[in-house]
Amino acid sequence: MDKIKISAVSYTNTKPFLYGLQHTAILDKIDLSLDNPSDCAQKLIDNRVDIGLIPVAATLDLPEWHIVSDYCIGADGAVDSVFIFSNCDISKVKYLQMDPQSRSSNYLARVLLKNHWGISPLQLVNADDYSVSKDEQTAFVQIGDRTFGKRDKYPFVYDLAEEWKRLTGLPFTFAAWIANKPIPDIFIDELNISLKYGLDHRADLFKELPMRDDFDIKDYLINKIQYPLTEDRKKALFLFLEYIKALN
Ligand SMILES: C=C(O[C@@H]1C=C(C(=O)O)C=C[C@H]1O)C(=O)O
Repeated sequence: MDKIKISAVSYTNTKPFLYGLQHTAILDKIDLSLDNPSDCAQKLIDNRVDIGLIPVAATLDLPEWHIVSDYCIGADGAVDSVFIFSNCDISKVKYLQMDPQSRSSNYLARVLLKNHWGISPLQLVNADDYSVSKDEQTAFVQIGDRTFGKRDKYPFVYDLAEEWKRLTGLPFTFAAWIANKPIPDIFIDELNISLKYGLDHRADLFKELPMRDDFDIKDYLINKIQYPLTEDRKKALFLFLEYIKALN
């Protein structure tokens, strides 16, 4: 059988999943690449992979998609790695720079701007001065490891999963294991077992993962990132897609 091609997120939040994939027999059956979330999505859209841990917002660009796992990258309230960093209060932001590595959180920011804060700053994509603009009223969306330790560096910091919970009362799903074609059940079962193995062995993962003084990686991978794709998180996923479709 041909190997199943998989693209997974290259951030720390995916390390428990990788630990599972790399320490179980599924490893011989897959061709695994690690990419930033936007590239994971593009590879699945271009059919360069069969399965991706992709930003859920990107499902809107797929003619066919199937959720192939009981696990995801989610949160329930603050996630601690998806922010708008700003020098002024959100109500005064004039320009919002989007994160080139994100798809879900850029859309989540847009959904919140419209439905939660009721503001419409100009959205900047691929800004030359992304994340380093000195302009007082230019803020930026940022996700993943690049946000670690930045929380205290800006006067106004908004955790987007926390704001989503304020808006909807729901948890949030950033990324899910999605296939662009039907995948045999037997492989899906093996994938779930493998991912669960990684989650169950987070204590072993921590022994090989570099820790940081400015960010609590253990708390992040045990409490902040919520991995099970629960009914509530599925509900949030589909509600989020509806909010995206209603933008503009
Ligand atoms: C919580 C996170 O979730 C992520 C956010 C994503 C996005 O915004 O498109 C995609 C994948 C996840 O890695 C994070 O990266 O910090």
